[in-house]
Amino acid sequence: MTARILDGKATAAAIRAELKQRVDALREQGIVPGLGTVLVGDDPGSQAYVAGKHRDCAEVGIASIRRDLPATATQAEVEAAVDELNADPTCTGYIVQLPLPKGLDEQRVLERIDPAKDADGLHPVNLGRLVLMQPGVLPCTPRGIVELLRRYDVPLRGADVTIIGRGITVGRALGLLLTRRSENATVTTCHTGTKDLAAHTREADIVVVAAGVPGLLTADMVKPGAAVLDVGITRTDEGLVGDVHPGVREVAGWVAPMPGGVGPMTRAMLLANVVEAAEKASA
Ligand SMILES: Nc1nc(=O)c2c([nH]1)NC[C@@H]1CN(c3ccc(C(=O)N[C@@H](CCC(=O)O)C(=O)O)cc3)C=[N+]21
Repeated sequence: MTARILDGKATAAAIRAELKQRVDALREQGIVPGLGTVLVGDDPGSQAYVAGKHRDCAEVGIASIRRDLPATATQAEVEAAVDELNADPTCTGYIVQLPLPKGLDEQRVLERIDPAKDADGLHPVNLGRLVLMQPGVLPCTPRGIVELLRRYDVPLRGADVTIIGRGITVGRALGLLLTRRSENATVTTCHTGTKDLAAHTREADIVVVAAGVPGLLTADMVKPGAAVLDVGITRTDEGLVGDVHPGVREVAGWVAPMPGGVGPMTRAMLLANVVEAAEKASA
């Protein structure tokens, strides 16, 4: 048996089509959602991601606002770009592309974002709301993972979920999201200090791998029939590789591959956050 594919690319396209209808409805009220991006430096990966986000916006009818700063930009210059987008009424939501070049204080920049315009859901106020289980903007990758599982009817309530990685944008935020009453999963978060990783992954109904270690999750670590979602992206000379070894497909019941799984869902949820911010601002 080989795993069924959790097709994030096709699912994200369907979500964009749904969002386009909501954007059209807003436009009829005279409201145009606008996504802003702050990109600092010339990392090719970051440039490609930001370009992709603006392409997505064009498809859905969201206006784009770009602030591109050189790698030499100072903390004050980056913060000035943030202040501008906070004040710009055409910008309903925006992101600061991470990571910022060395020497810039990322946390101070993120804290300066207006929480109501935080399209990434990474502002401490929105992360705090997630901790408190209050409504707020949700981080894009965890939201995309839940949406992908829902649309494929992968059971989540009561499921045992093992997450590998405790990064704020994926692992830590996902654990908080999945343990809310509305999701009701039981979560184990593994990290570099975990004694026996395989012991935790083998018990799981769902394994989410966001460690950034190519091929980390191998077939022997997966319970037959489990859902496995690959969130790892490592650039190598042979191209992009995920954290899930190809052999896992022979054991798992479901696989969200890299590419074509969680990445496109992350982008779609960014659009959803921007549309929802515009809907809230108009209500
Ligand atoms: N403020 C901020 N917000 C982010 O959401 C953010 C960020 N900074 N910094 C970098 C990471 C990374 N990230 C990805 C999103 C989509 C794909 C994606 O769509 N990947 C494609 C393949 C991409 C390719 O081919 O290059 C896929 O998996 O199919 C990948 C990576 C968002 N990030």
